[in-house]
Amino acid sequence: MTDATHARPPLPPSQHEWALFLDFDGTLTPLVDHPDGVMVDQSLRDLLQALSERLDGALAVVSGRSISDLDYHLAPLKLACAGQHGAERRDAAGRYQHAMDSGPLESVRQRLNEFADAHHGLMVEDKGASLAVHYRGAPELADTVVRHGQTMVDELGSDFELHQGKCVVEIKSSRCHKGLSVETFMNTTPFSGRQPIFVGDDATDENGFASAQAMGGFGIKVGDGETRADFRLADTEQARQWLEECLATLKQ
Ligand SMILES: O=P(O)(O)OC[C@H]1O[C@H](O[C@H]2O[C@H](CO)[C@@H](O)[C@H](O)[C@H]2O)[C@H](O)[C@@H](O)[C@@H]1O
Repeated sequence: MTDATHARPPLPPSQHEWALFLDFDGTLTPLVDHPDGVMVDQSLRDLLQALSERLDGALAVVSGRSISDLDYHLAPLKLACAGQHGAERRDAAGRYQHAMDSGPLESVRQRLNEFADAHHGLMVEDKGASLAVHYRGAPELADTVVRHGQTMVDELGSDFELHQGKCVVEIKSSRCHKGLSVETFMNTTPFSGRQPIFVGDDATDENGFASAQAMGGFGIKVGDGETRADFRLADTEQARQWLEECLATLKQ
């Protein structure tokens, strides 16, 4: 990993060249105490819709959240998206694909909830094909949550892995990640033939940056921290400004 340049990312050269892949939490919306507490204002919906239209649909949200949760926050917008780090996907034509069998998680689901109930400040987000334990309400429990999560992942076997995000530990499929989602989108219309640009803030976005780079595009890191991305935007506000500038350029 290198320290991303602090240069501002470029703007799209024309309507037909870029495919935009956008992370949600920490990129499009600032981080807040509870996953349900994120606020998506109408101007963000309008911006995403207009960008998607200008790019002929070559814009996807690539998130750790479930697609139903993304739809809830972005309603009535229904963008192309990959949810649960790529365990599910909806293409630009609206076709839904569920890549993962959530069955094996049954063996740990209840025990993970009991573990969270027993510790003040912990909360389980059950996304179906992945389980997240949030500890933003009890940061001192980070190590305990990681250890507990790892024990469960060891039980589940190599089809699952532990992902450590921002005040969250997730049990997710080891067979999907954001980079693979980008590759899958890039093999489909209207993404194929374009240059992939991935914008994200978290460790899970590094795979997205890597795939974008491998396919001739680049990554944009939002916020601090080591990264393999090529450019950096300081925070969600700067990310929003840059997206607005992209739209203005595409309208010219
Ligand atoms: O890939 P992303 O779109 O960045 O999603 C990553 C996780 O985001 C959510 O959790 C994070 O945001 C919450 C709201 O700001 C915050 O309370 C939490 O501490 C963060 O970890 C989401 O709840 C997870 O499911 C996503 O995997």
